[in-house]
Amino acid sequence: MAELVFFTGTMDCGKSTLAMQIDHNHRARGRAGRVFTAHDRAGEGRLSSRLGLMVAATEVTPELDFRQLLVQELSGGARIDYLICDEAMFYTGEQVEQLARVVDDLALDVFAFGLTTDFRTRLFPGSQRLLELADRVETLQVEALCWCGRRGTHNARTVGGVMVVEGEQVVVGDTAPGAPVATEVEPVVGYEVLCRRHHLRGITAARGGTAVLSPEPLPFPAAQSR
Ligand SMILES: Nc1ncnc2c1ncn2[C@@H]1O[C@H](COP(=O)(O)OP(=O)(O)O)[C@@H](O)[C@H]1O
Ligand SMILES: Cc1cn([C@H]2C[C@H](O)[C@@H](COP(=O)(O)O)O2)c(=O)[nH]c1=O
Repeated sequence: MAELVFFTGTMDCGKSTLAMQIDHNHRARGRAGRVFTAHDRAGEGRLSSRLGLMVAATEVTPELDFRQLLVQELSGGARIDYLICDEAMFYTGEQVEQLARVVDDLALDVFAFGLTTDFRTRLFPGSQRLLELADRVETLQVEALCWCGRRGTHNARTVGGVMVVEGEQVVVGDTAPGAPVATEVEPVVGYEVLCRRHHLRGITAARGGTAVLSPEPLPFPAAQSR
């Protein structure tokens, strides 16, 4: 039975890597797939991971109709067994509904990958519809960590190194420190994965300090510690 599966987590938890692994494993068993993505950091029509893997992909624009495209391809004689849909949080709610129809009406498996929430801790429209419609939701097992050592659960956006909670929902960027170069006109937009406690307080690594990763020293009296 075909399925709509949503693999989700924070930034930098391995979603794109898993997307390419699933594609590889299905292809290795002779299944035919199509790969889609939207706004990948590597540029249009590419699905890339921080581990260095990259594959060609169809860029999803708001105008793309998944069901229509797949019906066209299948009736033209193409064989398609599954779809890999990366950065699915950027798809419209309607496109996610089309994906559900692709599963139910055309019996293709759809493996979707994306963030759950944006830099304001709000659901992206695509993620919201996937959580509502998916047959299965899988949370990635590799955890990105907050600077304090807790599990990273929320994505923070920084502009010029300072955490912000206002701005456009979609701004392509990376968690790698200082990846893009700032200009005087446009300060660097970056991302950092934080635990809820530090996200809600707006405390990034730059403000909190990475030294806190080591446990607090026990309050031994001076005589005992010698
Ligand atoms: N140099 C490295 N060595 C080992 N693992 C790495 C390295 N760089 C990145 N990774 C792994 O890749 C993950 C990010 O993968 P990626 O598919 O780009 O994530 P996502 O799509 O969720 O943002 C990191 O969580 C880490 O586990
Ligand atoms: C939180 C958040 C992220 N984005 C962008 C930043 C990246 O380009 C992608 C996420 O990619 P990843 O492979 O999961 O690391 O999404 C955004 O536009 N808005 C946000 O709020």
